Amino acid sequence: MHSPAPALVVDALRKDFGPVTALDGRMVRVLHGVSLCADHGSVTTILGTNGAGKSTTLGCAQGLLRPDGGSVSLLGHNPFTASPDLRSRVGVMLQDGGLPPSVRPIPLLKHVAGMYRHPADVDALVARLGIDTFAATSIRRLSGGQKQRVALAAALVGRPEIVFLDEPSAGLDPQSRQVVFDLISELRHAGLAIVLTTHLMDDAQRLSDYVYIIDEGRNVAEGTVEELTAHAETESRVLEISTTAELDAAALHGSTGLVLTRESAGHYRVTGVHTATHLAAAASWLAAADVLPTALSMQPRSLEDVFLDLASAKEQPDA
Ligand SMILES: Nc1ncnc2c1ncn2[C@@H]1O[C@H](COP(=O)(O)OP(=O)(O)OP(=O)(O)O)[C@@H](O)[C@H]1O
Repeated sequence: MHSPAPALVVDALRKDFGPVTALDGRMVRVLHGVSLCADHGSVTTILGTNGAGKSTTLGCAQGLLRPDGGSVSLLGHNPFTASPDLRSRVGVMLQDGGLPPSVRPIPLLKHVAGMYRHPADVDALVARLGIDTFAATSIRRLSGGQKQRVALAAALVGRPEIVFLDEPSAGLDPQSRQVVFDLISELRHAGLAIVLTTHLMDDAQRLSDYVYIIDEGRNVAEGTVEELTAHAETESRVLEISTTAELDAAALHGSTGLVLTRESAGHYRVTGVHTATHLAAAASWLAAADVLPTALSMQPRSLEDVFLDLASAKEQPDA
């Protein structure tokens, strides 16, 4: 049985960089008290825009960066001062792979496996991730998606208790993406703590047990996907209309009160708290305008909607 204590606890983490020449030699604070917790047997996702502080948080969590305040407990230890033994219990998959360019994937993975006391079966991992199909090619010549798969295998070959995955499905074709998702799900069931960073809302929505959204180095929202996508007092839903006709947003608003946004050519959406009455009103308005939509649907909010709401609330703080 794995330990009930969290695999990772980050508490009120602060990190400053600098001195920055462009800021007259001042230090710049990029983490202003980030906190998060990752359990064994769970996928914990850190979501945030570019520059939000995800990599800096992970750098501190992995012991690569020294925090300027707050604390990190990784498998019960301070990763910055822990003995190298801790490293063997932690898997890290970096965004740019960090793999040596001139070697071929299987010798590389066997070499990495040799550094661990109880490594995974390299041949099984290679077959599972389809690495055998490009085994004769050196890392330098692999495609982005192939490098991703080797980087994932390298992160898992030591059979870690916690693994950090930075954008694990970036650059993968749909089939490889599914293989990676299935593997993550199996590892989670086997008790591994999985910490994921991603910009891809679909991935986060599909994989995560718990999500932390950070912005400008601060926690701005957290919860399970269900908690984040549910509305506090009532079900919030997104009404989507697809049609080849040009819709008149002002006319729809005038007769139904619904605020229509044109997402892209032929695709419109109405966000907010909606009921069956709103759906009926939209359908009646379309009928009166003699528009037969190719799609008319109402769905729960997605993580992406939550993310966009947070961004627009930041732009209009008094709204
Ligand atoms: N060594 C450094 N010196 C100065 N500023 C830094 C340094 N490293 C990171 N930063 C700044 O800290 C902020 C957070 O960067 P970080 O890489 O953690 O963001 P991120 O959320 O991982 O972004 P991305 O999604 O683009 O990878 C950014 O504004 C970045 O420019």
